Amino acid sequence: MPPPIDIKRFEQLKAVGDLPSPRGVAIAIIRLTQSADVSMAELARVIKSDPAFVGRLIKAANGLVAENRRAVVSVQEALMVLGLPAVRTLALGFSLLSNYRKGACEGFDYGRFWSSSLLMALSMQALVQRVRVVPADEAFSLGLLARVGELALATLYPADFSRLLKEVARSPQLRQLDLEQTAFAMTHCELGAAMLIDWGVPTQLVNPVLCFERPELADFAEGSREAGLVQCLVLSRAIAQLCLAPESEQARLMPAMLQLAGRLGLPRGDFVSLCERIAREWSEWGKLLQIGTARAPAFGNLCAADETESEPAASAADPTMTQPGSDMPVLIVAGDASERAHMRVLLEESGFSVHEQADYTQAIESAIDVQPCLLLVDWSGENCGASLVRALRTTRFGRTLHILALLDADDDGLLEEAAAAGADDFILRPIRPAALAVRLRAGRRTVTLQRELEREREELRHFAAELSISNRRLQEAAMTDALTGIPNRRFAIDRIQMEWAAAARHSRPLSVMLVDLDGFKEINDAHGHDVGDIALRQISATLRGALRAQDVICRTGGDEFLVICPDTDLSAALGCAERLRSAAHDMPIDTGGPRVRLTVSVGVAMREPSMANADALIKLADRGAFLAKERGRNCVMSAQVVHATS
Ligand SMILES: Nc1nc2c(ncn2[C@@H]2O[C@H](COP(=O)(O)OP(=O)(O)OP(=O)(O)O)[C@@H](O)[C@H]2O)c(=O)[nH]1
Repeated sequence: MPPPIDIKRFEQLKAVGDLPSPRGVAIAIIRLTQSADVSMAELARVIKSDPAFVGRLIKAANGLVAENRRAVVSVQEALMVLGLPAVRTLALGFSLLSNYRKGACEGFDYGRFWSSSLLMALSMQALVQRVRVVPADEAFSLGLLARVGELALATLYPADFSRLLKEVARSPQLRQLDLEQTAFAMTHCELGAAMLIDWGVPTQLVNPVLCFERPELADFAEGSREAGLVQCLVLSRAIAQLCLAPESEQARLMPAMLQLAGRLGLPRGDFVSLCERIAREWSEWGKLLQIGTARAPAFGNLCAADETESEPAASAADPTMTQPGSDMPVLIVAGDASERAHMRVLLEESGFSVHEQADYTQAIESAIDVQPCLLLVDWSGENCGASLVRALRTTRFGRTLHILALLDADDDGLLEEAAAAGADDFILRPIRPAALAVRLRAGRRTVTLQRELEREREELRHFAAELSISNRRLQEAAMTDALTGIPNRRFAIDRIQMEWAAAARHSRPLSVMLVDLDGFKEINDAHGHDVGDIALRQISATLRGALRAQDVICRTGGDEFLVICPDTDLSAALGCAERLRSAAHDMPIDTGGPRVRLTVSVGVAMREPSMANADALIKLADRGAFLAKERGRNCVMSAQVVHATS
């Protein structure tokens, strides 16, 4: 494996201060997630100070809802679902994205870079949920930052890197990584890996990132997690390239991509729906992050075109048998080497990719690494087939594994033991090729149907998550006034009930204000409804801006607003009301045409223990507003003060 860049050189680059680095709230979030005794409440408070990050964090957490089966709607829930390491790398990734959307490197397409990184993030998240080489929550950020070294080269050496990229574009036979090595004595892969290590990403995750653009240099053990991660990164990059390629190029890129997917054990049908989901999420995320996206490729058609070229004679009689066996790894667990070799030949003839394990105690580990669909286990008297199968059945993937026990013909006791331990079927010694073929066919059909079922389930979970997000949006919309964007009457009714109950329970003061615009009809009549609408929008923004954080303003009528002030007695509420009145009075309204001025009359009321309910409190505030109008408008009145002083 190539070494990461010289640590001294990296420290120098860092010291100059030109390396891309997180800024603002992201730094506080990263620091907090690194501290051992951070409380979730404290972290949530810091996160909430960056509303853009809140939305992204919740969406990232919802990317995992297929596994967690419920939509995430709050920061706290998102923190629980994602965990601190993932929150840290997300803060990092999104901060870089916000701060490095453009830059001085003219030949580097910043928009395309982030669009492609987003595709890699979503592809990694989706692939890892299937292949399980790392937790899915880490995968998104890893994909997002996998090529951050390129951004760093563009930031550090804008002119030289720009020239280099143009050279690669002119002569595609030149390898970008070779040119980088010559020009900067390091590649973007090495620089990116050094940055990830510096940011605290574990080396088991960084090493695959270092190698995935040159997988021939990776020396990870076959079947290891790192090797799997490299494959996922290579496939994610291929998906990103295909999505961003011109339509005329896409068919050319598809076969290699399908081959990569096949190597990861993804059946074509599954892979196509996975790509479609990635493209859907790409477009949603693109809108959220203001990153350009393209129209999704027609994955189904591209895949079908590849099939007609490469597999003209697929079996029409049994659709579950059209999948090549290489999509289905088989693990043979048997002590006898010659028996394993015999089974390997038979299985490979049927197109399966075969893995072997002689040692029963290591078989669980092999099974977790290989994630086979079929397990062939020798069940002779002295081995531990029963404990192996029982242990596998307790794992997530082991529940759907098709297990065949290899038995001696005359031992009914062992046959019963195999069935009781969880074997699905058996094959008797000596193995007859035709009998094994029949068993394999049945096993393959079961596995295919199970996968289809799982895919449908996943789609259902996805739709359920989408539905719950749209429901939440609908709920929010139903509670918001469309013209001014502030809460509406329905919200006001719910909220005042809530505050009324809390005030009664804890014997705390509660006040409300009724704010009514003065002479608003005249503005409509003189300048038209459009100007009236503009005035309404500006005045509600001004009123909202003049309130304290704990107060809530709602538009309850055409030119009428209700302000709910928890924990506020009458004199404090009168003070707030005066602030509102004066803010409205001092604000010239810019309608883009005629300049208009607006004043407000405000009625204030405080809850009294003798009042029957919240309606009585609002009525009293309304009475105050009426008195203010009577008094000549542009003033604050309370029926309770008049009452007390009269
Ligand atoms: N442009 C616009 N006008 C609205 C909207 N909703 C209500 N109105 C108008 O608001 C005006 C309210 O008029 P009035 O209730 O007489 O109140 P006013 O003119 O402010 O008079 P006073 O309250 O007595 O000072 C009416 O002309 C309504 O048509 C709206 O959404 N947009």
